[in-house]
Amino acid sequence: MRIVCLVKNQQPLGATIKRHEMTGDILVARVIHGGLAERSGLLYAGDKLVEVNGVSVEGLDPEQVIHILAMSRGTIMFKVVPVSDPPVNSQKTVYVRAMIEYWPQEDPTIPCMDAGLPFQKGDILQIVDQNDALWWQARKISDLGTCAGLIPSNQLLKRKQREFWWSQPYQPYKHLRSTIYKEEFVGYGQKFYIGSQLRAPGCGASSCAGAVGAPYEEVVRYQRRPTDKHRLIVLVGPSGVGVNELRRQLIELNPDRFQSAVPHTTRSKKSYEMDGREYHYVSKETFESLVYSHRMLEYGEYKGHLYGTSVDAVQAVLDDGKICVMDLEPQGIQVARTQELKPYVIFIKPSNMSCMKRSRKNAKIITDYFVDMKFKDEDLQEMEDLAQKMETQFGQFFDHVIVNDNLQEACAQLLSAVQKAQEESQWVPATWVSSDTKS
Ligand SMILES: Nc1ncnc2c1ncn2[C@@H]1O[C@H](COP(=O)(O)OP(=O)(O)OP(=O)(O)O)[C@@H](O)[C@H]1O
Repeated sequence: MRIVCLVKNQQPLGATIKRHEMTGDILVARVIHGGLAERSGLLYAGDKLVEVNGVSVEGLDPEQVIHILAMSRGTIMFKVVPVSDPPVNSQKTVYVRAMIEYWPQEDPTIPCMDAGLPFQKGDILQIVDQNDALWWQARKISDLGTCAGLIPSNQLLKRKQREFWWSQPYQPYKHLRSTIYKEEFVGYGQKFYIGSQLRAPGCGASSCAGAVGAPYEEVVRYQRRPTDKHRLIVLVGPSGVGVNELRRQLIELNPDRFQSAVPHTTRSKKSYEMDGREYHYVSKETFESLVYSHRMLEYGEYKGHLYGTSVDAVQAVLDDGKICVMDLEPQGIQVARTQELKPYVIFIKPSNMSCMKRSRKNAKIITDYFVDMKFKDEDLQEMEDLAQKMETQFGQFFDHVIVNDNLQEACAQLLSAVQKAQEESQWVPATWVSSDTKS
């Protein structure tokens, strides 16, 4: 028998209890990392509770024991029969990016709701205990000083995801960005754009909405060394928000440092064009083989011709020691997320309606049919709705978010974010980094 005295001091004890199904004994179910019980080093999962403040717990329900504890102030005395083999946590701490959101209050299956850790898509979590196959203990890296909370394990979430997925009616794939594939054409001293519908690259079952993906992605800190290639900068945003404008302005600031990749096309070369400057001109067969071998980051069709940006074209910019900046459909992010490109994804977001009405008063949009059309309220509303959908569906992939209200400010923020992405250490998927480049 062991006597344990803990001073509660307005903080939770940091332990959960359960009743043994066969014997009816009240046992310590788990001890939460960083909580009072764990810091005392005197209570372990599996310890049998005999008395609390002199009151025997024999025959009591766990709820009744909790009630006694809740009523207690100051020092609490436990009489326990120690577990014969206290668990040793020999696991190393793992960091993951949450690819889903989790709200313990909405999960009736969590063993202890108060001990749950809520998190959002994209949050980086420090997992400190994976002893239980179903419920892990974790902290948010933004809040490492607090005690850990319970999160569903990978295995449990995958099971839940599969059950949820199978219970959903089939939903055909929908485009979020009703955008056009843009071809920048310079002629007669005037710049204009030609548009075409973009098809989603590699939209097989695995990349489409609704498919079951890993709920957590293991991440590590990555510090780019001066000799390493630059990270690809990917800009994502709803159609018309200003992705192209910002990319153009960034490149204009320093064309020796920032560059776009030269796209491929199956259309024939015009007299004033040069292969490899405006486009790489290739046959339909070559283009399709690039698509089938997953070497196209994005592609689309316009007036019977294919246009797209290849991994190799991006690599060529990076090999040249420059920073490649490209815009992508959010569905294309997964294709770009490779060790070779290490993309840093920046989401360009519209501000609220009244600000957008003011800032876009003189701006022009390009649609499939019209060039230079003013933004209507419906366009701005659609942009806001799309931005929301993108954040909900793809927010876990965004490394940085910029609200594009004032163009100059947004451009300055973009420049600073791009510099940080290249020069400061960042969380990236563990699979992108060999152990010698972890920071
Ligand atoms: N902050 C801003 N303030 C005012 N006008 C802006 C701002 N950002 C972009 N614009 C203007 O809005 C219009 C649309 O921008 P842009 O072409 O970059 O959109 P986009 O996000 O690339 O969408 P799409 O691919 O559908 O063209 C352009 O005329 C651009 O100059």
